[in-house]
Amino acid sequence: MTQHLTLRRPDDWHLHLRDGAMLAGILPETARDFARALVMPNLVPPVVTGDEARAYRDRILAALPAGADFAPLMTLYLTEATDPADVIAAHRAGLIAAVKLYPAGATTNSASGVTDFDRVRGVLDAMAEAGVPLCTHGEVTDPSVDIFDREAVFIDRVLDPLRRATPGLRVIMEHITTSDAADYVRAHDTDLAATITTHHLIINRNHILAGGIRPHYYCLPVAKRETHRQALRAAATSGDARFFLGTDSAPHADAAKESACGCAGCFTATNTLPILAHVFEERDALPRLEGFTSLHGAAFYRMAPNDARITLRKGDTPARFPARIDTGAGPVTVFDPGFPLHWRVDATASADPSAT
Ligand SMILES: NC(=O)N[C@@H](CC(=O)O)C(=O)O
Ligand SMILES: [Zn+2]
Ligand SMILES: [Zn+2]
Repeated sequence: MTQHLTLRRPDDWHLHLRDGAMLAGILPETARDFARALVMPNLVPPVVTGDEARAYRDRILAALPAGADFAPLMTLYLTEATDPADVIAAHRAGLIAAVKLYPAGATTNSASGVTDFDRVRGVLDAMAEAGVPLCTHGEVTDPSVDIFDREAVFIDRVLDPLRRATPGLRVIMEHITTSDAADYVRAHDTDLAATITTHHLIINRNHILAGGIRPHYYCLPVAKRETHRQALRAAATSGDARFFLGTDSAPHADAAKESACGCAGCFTATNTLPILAHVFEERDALPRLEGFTSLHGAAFYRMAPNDARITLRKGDTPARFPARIDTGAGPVTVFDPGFPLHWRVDATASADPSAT
């Protein structure tokens, strides 16, 4: 018997769309299943000003397939030179939904990020007052800190002091990978939330390193040990509204991943919803999937949930997904969960709730 599940159309609260030929190649993968996505600003050069966010948004809209039901939500890349007035004006104008903090050097294209947190105090204070959320890439960059500890140390050394110094600042801990992060969110019930990626619910660090090095499982923050993956699964499927989906789908051309110095990022846009349905079903939590994909994030960002619906169907035979997406910037390998997926998004479902 086929099972099906109808959800409000999901949102992706952490997505990399890149630019140019890569953008054109991978945007349909997200626009097919998602109504909105919070688009990360780590282009080269980064999206720093309101004007740059507007221009990037226009390039995304121009790259959308005809008839797509998708809206990009823009972010600004916080630098030590960011002008608080520009941030607040861009937020008031509805141009940006959040500001992104990258510690300098923490991840892909983060060289313009923050080194001295005192230098962004004015921006953070203005954001707290205006209710502009701050998204954080939560890893310290201190080379003496072990890479598997960088998220937990970030919470102690950076995030907690920053939140204490800026009362009222609304913070999203992006792509959390540890039980420490999930516990920190649970311990602070206002103005704090976390996104969880698809791939961190599937892989632990063994998947990257045991039996050969798997560059397509390498991302930042790097996947941690199994106990942390279990903590993330528990948080994502708990129904707690402070946890929601941010895929961090981060395309790199295969040549840049399969290299002596491979780029960080897993590309999950193509099969995220079938993978999530599998995980939630495994944990007897399918009724909570819609909260994670379609309700909690919108509520935190103070936006209405989407009216349109999508239907997921579980078939007797595994669904087929492309192994890679060909783009004008080279092929991009789609994340392989390592097991067959029986769930698929029903392409024929009506987007109009009144028609069902
Ligand atoms: N997550 C990743 O491994 N990579 C992201 C950057 C990021 O989100 O840290 C990218 O832009 O490729
Ligand atoms: Zn990041
Ligand atoms: Zn990311």
